[in-house]
Amino acid sequence: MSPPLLPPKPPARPGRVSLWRYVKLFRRDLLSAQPAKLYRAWMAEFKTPFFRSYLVNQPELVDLVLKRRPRDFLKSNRVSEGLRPLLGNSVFLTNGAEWERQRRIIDPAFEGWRLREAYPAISAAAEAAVARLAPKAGGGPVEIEAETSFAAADVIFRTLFSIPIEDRMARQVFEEFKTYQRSQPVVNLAAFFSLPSWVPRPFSRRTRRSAEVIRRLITELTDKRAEALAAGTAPNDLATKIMTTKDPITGQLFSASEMVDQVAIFFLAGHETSASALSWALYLMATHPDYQEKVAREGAALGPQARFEDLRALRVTRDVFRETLRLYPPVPMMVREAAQAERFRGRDVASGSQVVLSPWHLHRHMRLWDNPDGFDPERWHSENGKHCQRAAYIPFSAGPRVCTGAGFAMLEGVLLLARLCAAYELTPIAEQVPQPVAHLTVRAQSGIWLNLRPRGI
Ligand code: HEM
Repeated sequence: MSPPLLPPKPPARPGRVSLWRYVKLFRRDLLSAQPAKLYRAWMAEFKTPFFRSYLVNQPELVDLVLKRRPRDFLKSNRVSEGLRPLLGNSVFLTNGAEWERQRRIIDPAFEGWRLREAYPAISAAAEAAVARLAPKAGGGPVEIEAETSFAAADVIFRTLFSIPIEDRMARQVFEEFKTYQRSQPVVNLAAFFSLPSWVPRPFSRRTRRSAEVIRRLITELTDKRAEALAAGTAPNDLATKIMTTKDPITGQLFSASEMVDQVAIFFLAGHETSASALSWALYLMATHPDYQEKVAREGAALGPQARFEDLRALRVTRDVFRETLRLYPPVPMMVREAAQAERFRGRDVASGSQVVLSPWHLHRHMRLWDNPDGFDPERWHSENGKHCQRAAYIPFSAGPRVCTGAGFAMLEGVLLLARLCAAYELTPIAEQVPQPVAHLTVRAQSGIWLNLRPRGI
């Protein structure tokens, strides 16, 4: 059996459904709960007896919410409820002046020249990922999401704290995060469309306990780093940079507990998303051997000891990774709350309404993209592709609240993809077509299974 012609897409829900059915579908999977019309609508209204939400798919409206008037569309607090025990007051959850202050301290750590400094650690993690797969290659199907999660966690620990994932503390944090996610879908899906408070929300003592363990471990790491900074022995990594950067306006550093909040979000936002993107990219390579060959060649030419400047040569790999983020945006939807009454496309949007931005639907919009569901890395060089990249491509969000790690993630994803393809030939398993589902990020319902064979180029 050959792989499907189009990359897998979740089935849309059949027509109109009752609220109860919607809630049930929604809790199972955010994507398949939505109707097919969202792939061609400019805007959709979700009406129930309790609330109204609006999904906006028109580029001008997305631009308005994210870029032109972001202060009138703050991050919806209801969505983040489930994250608070873990993330406290991290930059992912705050709004207004508090958020602005945090970004003033965090953003400098992710500037371009900082990425160059982080590159050796990312490259070491890429080579470690290649080596880790060696005993599994040729030995039957490998579940690739588990591998990419481990690799992305390794990248984060090496760049933040200069420790590999094999380190006892790093490993513990990684394992406990998995427990946290099993005990609590990290994004509170029930709140996504502002469901009423009586809709049951999965939130348990186990979740709280798990969050406490993670925060205790992170506190140990940041305390140790504070001591090293005081002793003048701290390595020059992201944690050091963030702990020593003063807010240019107030001159203040992050407090110790704020630093724990920020480390928790870097770990969560940085490793879940990158792992999701890389696993889908590897699946797409397995199902598109022509592109896999090109990416493998670029990765082999780069070699294990490449310099930061050499990454420029990964042209096809970058197009492939960008196309993966279009088809499988790791963060499928984002929610904002209208601070005042609005009028969108001739419809009244009441103050307090939830405004949903959906990279998932926008990136596959039938009225915007040529061949919206097809895998076509060449599209980025076409007129339509260039236009859509500007108008309808937001895997990292956009505007002032854009992902702080966007440049970092592109560097990491492209490098790991190229080096893994250079080392292993990937083939799909016919009976195991992965079904995308969205929880915190877009993952495959039963994992992504691939065969790997050492390539020997
Ligand atoms: C392929 C990988 C990644 C994707 C697709 C991605 C996507 C996103 C998106 C869409 C948001 C906005 C969420 C919202 O507004 O609701 C976001 C925010 C964020 N991301 Fe990423 N991200 C990735 C990797 C990373 C990495 C590697 C880091 C850090 C090391 C990171 C750190 C953050 C932080 C701190 C925020 C919050 C920014 C704010 O609210 O001001 N992300 N990311």
